[in-house]
Parts: sequence; C-alpha cells; structure tokens
Amino acid sequence: MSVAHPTDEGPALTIRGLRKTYRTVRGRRVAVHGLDMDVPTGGVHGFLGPNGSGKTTTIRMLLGLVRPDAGEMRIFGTPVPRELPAVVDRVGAIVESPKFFPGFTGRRSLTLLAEAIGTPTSRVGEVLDEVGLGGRGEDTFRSYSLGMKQRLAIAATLLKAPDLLIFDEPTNGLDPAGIHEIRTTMRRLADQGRTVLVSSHILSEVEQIADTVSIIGRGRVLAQGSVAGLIGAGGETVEVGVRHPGAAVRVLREAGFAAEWLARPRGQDAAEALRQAEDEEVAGLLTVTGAHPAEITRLLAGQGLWVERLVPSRRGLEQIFLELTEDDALPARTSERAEGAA
Ligand SMILES: Nc1ncnc2c1ncn2[C@@H]1O[C@H](COP(=O)(O)OP(=O)(O)OP(=O)(O)O)[C@@H](O)[C@H]1O
Repeated sequence: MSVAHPTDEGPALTIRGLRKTYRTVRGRRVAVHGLDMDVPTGGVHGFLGPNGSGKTTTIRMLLGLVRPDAGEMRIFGTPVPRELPAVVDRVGAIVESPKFFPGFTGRRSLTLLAEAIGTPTSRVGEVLDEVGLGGRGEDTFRSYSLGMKQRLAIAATLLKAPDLLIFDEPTNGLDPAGIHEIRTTMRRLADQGRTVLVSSHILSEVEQIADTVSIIGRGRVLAQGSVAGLIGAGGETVEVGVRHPGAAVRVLREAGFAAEWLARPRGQDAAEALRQAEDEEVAGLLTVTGAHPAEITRLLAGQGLWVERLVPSRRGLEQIFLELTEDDALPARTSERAEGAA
C-alpha cells in the first residue's frame, strides 16, 4: 500500500513560460504558448481545454517525451526534464491507450511489469485491490471491459507507489459505467494522499471529482483555481416565474439584483416591454443573479407579487469553459494566429 505524503512540501507541479512550436508541412504551429500553471500537492487537478489546446503536448513535455522550446517545469521542486531521473519514481502516467497481452491475466501482466522495473511482486495484489480489480486478477486482459483495461493501466502506474499521477484523457472511448469507474478510482487515489493530474475536454466529468482546475486555450492558462471558487465567482442564478414580470423586475432591480425578463413579446424593446408590463398580469419568466431564492421570495411577496416557480441554476465549469474558450473553435488556425501574434 502506498504511503500518503504530507501536503506541506510545496506544489506538486509548477510550470512557467512553457512554449512548444511544432514544424509541419504547412509551417510552424504553436501548441503551447507561454503556459504558467501550478498544481497543488494532494487532490485531483483537472487540466481542461478544447481539442488541440495543448494539453497532451504539455503532459508529454513534463514526462520528457517532447522537448520544450522554452520555459521551466518542476515536479515536487525538481527541475524537469533536466533532473527527471531524480523524481521519475514519484510519477506515474498514462498518456496512451494501455497495451497488455490479451491472453495474459491482469495479475500476470502486472507481475511481469513489477519484475521488469524492480518492484516487489507483492505490490501486485495491492495495486489490483486499489483499482477495484482484486477479484478479477486471474481473468485475461481480453475478457476485461474497456473501463477495467484502463484500471489495469492505472494499477500498472501504481506499482512504483508514485505520489503524482498524470492521466491524459483517461475516459476517452469509455461508456458511462466505465467513466464512472475511472472517476471513482481517481478520486480514491487522491483521497489516499496522492496528486492526480487529469486532462479532459469533458467538463462535467471533471467538475464532479476535481478539487482544482486549470483551464487552457490556445496553449495558455485562461483560468486556474478551486472548482468551488471558479463556479462561485459568477454568483448563483435563479429562474423565477411570476404573474407580473414588469413589476417583479423593477422590485428586484431596486433591491440591487440583476433581473431580466426572459420572454418579452417578440421584437419589442426590453425597456418598453417592461414599462408596458408594469401593470399587466401575464405569466413571465425572469432570471435573477446574485440573490438567494429566499430573498427573492421575500422581496416579491412583500410587494404582493406571488412567485409561481423558483429554480436555482448553477453556472457550471462547462459554462465558464465555453465563455473562456469561445475563440478556440478552430484550434489549428487559432494556434497559427497565436504564433503570428507572438
Ligand atoms: N507531433 C505534432 N506535430 C505537429 N503538430 C502537432 C503535433 N502534436 C500536436 N500538434 C498540434 O499542436 C496543437 C496542440 O495539440 P495537443 O495534442 O497538445 O492538444 P490537446 O489539448 O491535447 O488536444 P486533444 O484533446 O485533441 O488531444 C494542435 O494544434 C495539434 O494539431
């Protein structure tokens, strides 16, 4: 069983000014464009960005598989790739689909691997248990579901008892059950004291298990911080159904809240519609930002305006991500544009 490391040893990962330009037949393509990133020790850190935003290139540079053009990277304070051998045993990574012999059992595959890397084979049973494959170790790899195959790959990375796990899009190609298995496994590994860095373009997936995230676009970090902090920053939005939308909007705005009437008559100016609707009784739907549902009910009821419907809706990571990466719909072209702007 791997030992949980204390969380007071500084960040697991620091990256400063990281750059990588690929040369292609069509010219130069900036993949990573002066990236700064910090990953705290302990917990799950989501590394999020649209396809082509530079996540895989960054991970490959961290692991010494691609040479950066410029920048500094440290894993647990050790500069990499220069001193990667000093820290490599503390890092486990999956950057491609797992490859095992189809006819070998999970246990046999891991035993061979443990012997090859000089790890006691007694670890094999432990790591199978850690990824929830304890009962399936004697089954062949070919009989595993995709989620189980991916969990066996995670088990392989755990043989060295690493403190930092790096997974590049680990749920790609999995069905909802497989995604759930990997998510649960990653959360459990982090709860045992490890740091898990997981890249993804599926926000809802990461939002549920990540403690902190870095959102990247065009090879740069656009937002970074705790999931709760990023989501909370926009304020809560509440949908409110009322009979007098004009009067309700006025009351809420006078109390200092951002209130909008969603369903005004087509083609009508917003202010004009509200003026007309002030005394009218029509069913209306408002969105109100920054007010607690109880406060909205109290304010409106105080003016004789009865709330018929009240639905709090959270601004999720997906919304934040879309707002931040709106310009990244065409990754290749934006990368080239980013280079031109450099
Ligand atoms: N070996 C390569 N040669 C040329 N260009 C590359 C190479 N690898 C990546 N790129 C380009 O660099 C940019 C960043 O790619 P990268 O794979 O790092 O992004 P990503 O965020 O991991 O995307 P995805 O989610 O699609 O894997 C893209 O424009 C991509 O086409």
